[in-house]
Amino acid sequence: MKAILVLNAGSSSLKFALFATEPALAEQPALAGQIEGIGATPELSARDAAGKRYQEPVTTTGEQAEQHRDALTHLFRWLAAHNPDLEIVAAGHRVVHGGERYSAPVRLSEAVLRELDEFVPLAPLHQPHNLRAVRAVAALLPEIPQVGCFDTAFHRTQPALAQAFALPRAISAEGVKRYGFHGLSYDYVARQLPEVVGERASGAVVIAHLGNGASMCALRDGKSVASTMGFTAVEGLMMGTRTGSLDPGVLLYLMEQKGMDAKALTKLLYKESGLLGVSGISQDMRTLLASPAPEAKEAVDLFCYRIARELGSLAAAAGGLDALVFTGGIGEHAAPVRAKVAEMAAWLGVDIDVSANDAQQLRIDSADSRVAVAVVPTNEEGMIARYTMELLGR
Ligand SMILES: Nc1ncnc2c1ncn2[C@@H]1O[C@H](COP(=O)(O)OP(=O)(O)O)[C@@H](O)[C@H]1O
Ligand SMILES: CC(=O)OP(=O)(O)O
Ligand SMILES: [Mg+2]
Repeated sequence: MKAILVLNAGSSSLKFALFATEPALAEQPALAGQIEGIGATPELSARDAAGKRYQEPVTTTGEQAEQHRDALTHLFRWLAAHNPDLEIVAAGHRVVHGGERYSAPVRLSEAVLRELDEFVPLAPLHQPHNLRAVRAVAALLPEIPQVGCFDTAFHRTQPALAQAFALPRAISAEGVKRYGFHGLSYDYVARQLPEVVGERASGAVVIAHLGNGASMCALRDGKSVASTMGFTAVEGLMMGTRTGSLDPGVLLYLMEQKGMDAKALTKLLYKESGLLGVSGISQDMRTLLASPAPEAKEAVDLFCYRIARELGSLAAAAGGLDALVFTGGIGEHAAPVRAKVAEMAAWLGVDIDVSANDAQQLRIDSADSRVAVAVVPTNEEGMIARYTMELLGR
């Protein structure tokens, strides 16, 4: 089997998917899974196209970088063992930050990687791990081409106003502006929309990508016009462990009155806040929805409230609201979250069909709703495979 290997590397996890390229690029992966717990007790879990599940421990040694290399070596061996005729023709990577320069997927060379290293401080939770995986693959399989697909690229169509901060010009000119993320997901979902909401797909659309990281995007004619995430992936919505937007005065207060430095603030903003921080229980929406604790309810309520507030703002940017689309782990599966957001968006003409929502149907708007409301499963890996195939001209 000839296939494209798609990788999405995080700090302690490596998500992977294998897409057959012949006779044509497959929409769904032949195999997909992840190695989790890198740095602790790594374990590989995967699922093939027939739904068969696999699980096994992974042995790693040495420092974090070597552990990622070991995890990849294990993955390659495991993939080959499960697909004796496997030929990996290319690797496509999720690279979260492409800065101002990269508005499309790019063939990755050491020179390009060095440029992408510059964006590490802008996406500390993602970028260093993304790039480390590229270098590890280059060392293990030097003969295959590698392609970087950027979360920021889809948003480069935004008008200048949507990308601007009210900062002095000299700082803005250095590239301190709003980039937006989750673009692979938005691009995939936007391409599905004509089938799901018809002509409305080219009108004013807001997509809510609600996963561990969460953001929303306003689209017009299928192109991004505004997003809740900005310079980094911490702006906007409340997330699993990230604050989302915060009065910058809070940071000044914590620095001046509590003596917190940049490192402590980074930890607070990215790892200790959001659903986890507010509930004090978990970052996992499933756990919170099942919990009787009032703190869990408060966290979920705040999560939904923030989405509803941002929806109003994005409708303003899009010039209305023809369709509202939910995606990501929470957007696709958490019916109570969708119901709460819809309730707060009634003023915009949103009305959902309760049973369609509970049944996770593709369209969940009621017959009376002025706005089409949809649940569209995202496929960031499939999008990366498609970009990789296109760029390599296969
Ligand atoms: N059935 C479900 N009901 C509610 N929430 C769910 C369900 N399945 C997954 N989730 C939530 O989705 C979130 C993870 O989203 P996902 O998009 O998979 O994350 P990531 O950003 O890591 O890819 C978690 O908060 C998880 O609890
Ligand atoms: C950009 C971002 O927040 O990504 P994730 O959802 O993978 O954390
Ligand atoms: Mg995600």
